[in-house]
Amino acid sequence: METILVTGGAGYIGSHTVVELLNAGYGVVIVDNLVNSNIAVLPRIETICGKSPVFVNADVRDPLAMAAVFSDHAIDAVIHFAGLKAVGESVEQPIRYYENNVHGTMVLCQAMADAGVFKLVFSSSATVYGPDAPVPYVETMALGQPSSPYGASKAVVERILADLCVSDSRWAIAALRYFNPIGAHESGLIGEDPKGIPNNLMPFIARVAVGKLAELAIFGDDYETPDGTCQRDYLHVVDLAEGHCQSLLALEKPGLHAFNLGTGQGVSVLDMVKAFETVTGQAVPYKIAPRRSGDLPAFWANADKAKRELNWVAGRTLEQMMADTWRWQSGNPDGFAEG
Ligand SMILES: NC(=O)c1ccc[n+]([C@@H]2O[C@H](COP(=O)([O-])OP(=O)(O)OC[C@H]3O[C@@H](n4cnc5c(N)ncnc54)[C@H](O)[C@@H]3O)[C@@H](O)[C@H]2O)c1
Ligand SMILES: O=c1ccn([C@@H]2O[C@H](COP(=O)(O)OP(=O)(O)O[C@H]3O[C@H](CO)[C@@H](O)[C@H](O)[C@H]3O)[C@@H](O)[C@H]2O)c(=O)[nH]1
Repeated sequence: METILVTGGAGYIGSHTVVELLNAGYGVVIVDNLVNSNIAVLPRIETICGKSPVFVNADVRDPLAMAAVFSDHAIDAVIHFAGLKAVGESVEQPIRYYENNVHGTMVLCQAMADAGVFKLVFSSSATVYGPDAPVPYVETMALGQPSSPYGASKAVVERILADLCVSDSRWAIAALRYFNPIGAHESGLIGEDPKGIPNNLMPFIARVAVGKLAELAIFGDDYETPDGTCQRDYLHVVDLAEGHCQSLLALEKPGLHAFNLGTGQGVSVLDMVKAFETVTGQAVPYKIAPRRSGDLPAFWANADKAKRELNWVAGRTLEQMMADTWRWQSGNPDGFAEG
């Protein structure tokens, strides 16, 4: 049985990926410092899978802790989710973001090399294409100039990973460029549980519907899009989790390999609200508000490479994304706080 180290495995995408890995027969070791997650996710994972990951409460920036993880466990490959992800916060706290996301990845990669582990899957983002890239985004495009420190941290890490692969041909790395993951596991036991007021659209809609927030503010309805609101490529988080399992299989090939993980479809903010209301029967009151600084009008993936080389497509529908979001949010109005 292969064992995968999952950094950030207590978080939103990480926990769903841990479920898919356990179900596929992998052993899993999670390293997470719980800065943006809750330990209560662990028994939920066990309920879903009938088995548990090993959990290590540690920071990926701690070289001694990381060395101990690699000496205590026979790790075959690493999936690296651990990082900070709030775009607006990164503008206010750039050093914290670079320190966590860039330095954290460097400490992890050094610990991997010291332990002789050279297979890595990295959580990158569509934001690395920058504001000027034409849509749909294709992996053959050069990296752009992301407008936030968060986005820049992802682009810098991709560059570092490319340099690592040049330096030593044992490295085999997948940089997975996620578009907009939403939804939750169909059990309703795990899902996205942002602290405070959500920055992202889907958890904000869910909290309005459950009565925790009064109304959604739609940031701008005067973009050059069919209905004036921004379009994004929303994909189901379980499809994304499956994409990580598929990408592990591609790590036989040395070098850095970038993959877009998205559906290939742009959906507007207004269409998201309508789809949620239709699927769940819940009203989502909203108002039109000014544009949010830094938002791009529309982007979506060309996901052909992932289909071709990973045998992966984001197959779950928008209706499933909405139904699963609502099952999670309505069953857990306070998220993991209820334990
Ligand atoms: N959610 C998205 O829309 C999205 C899109 C593109 C890329 N990503 C990237 O995917 C990854 C996972 O995102 P998510 O949505 O699951 O976020 P999340 O915040 O739910 O998960 C990240 C996890 O990493 C942990 N963590 C953070 N810094 C750490 C550190 N220094 N040491 C150990 N653990 C640490 C957090 O406690 C959390 O459990 C992140 O790297 C994020 O930037 C997310
Ligand atoms: O309260 C809200 C929140 C969002 N939006 C709009 O909804 C769309 C989607 O916004 P959001 O869910 O915040 O996603 P993005 O801004 O597209 O960014 C996400 O997706 C990127 C990759 O696609 C990642 O890099 C980021 O980390 C992640 O936050 C945008 O048009 C927003 O203006 C609103 O109108 N009201």
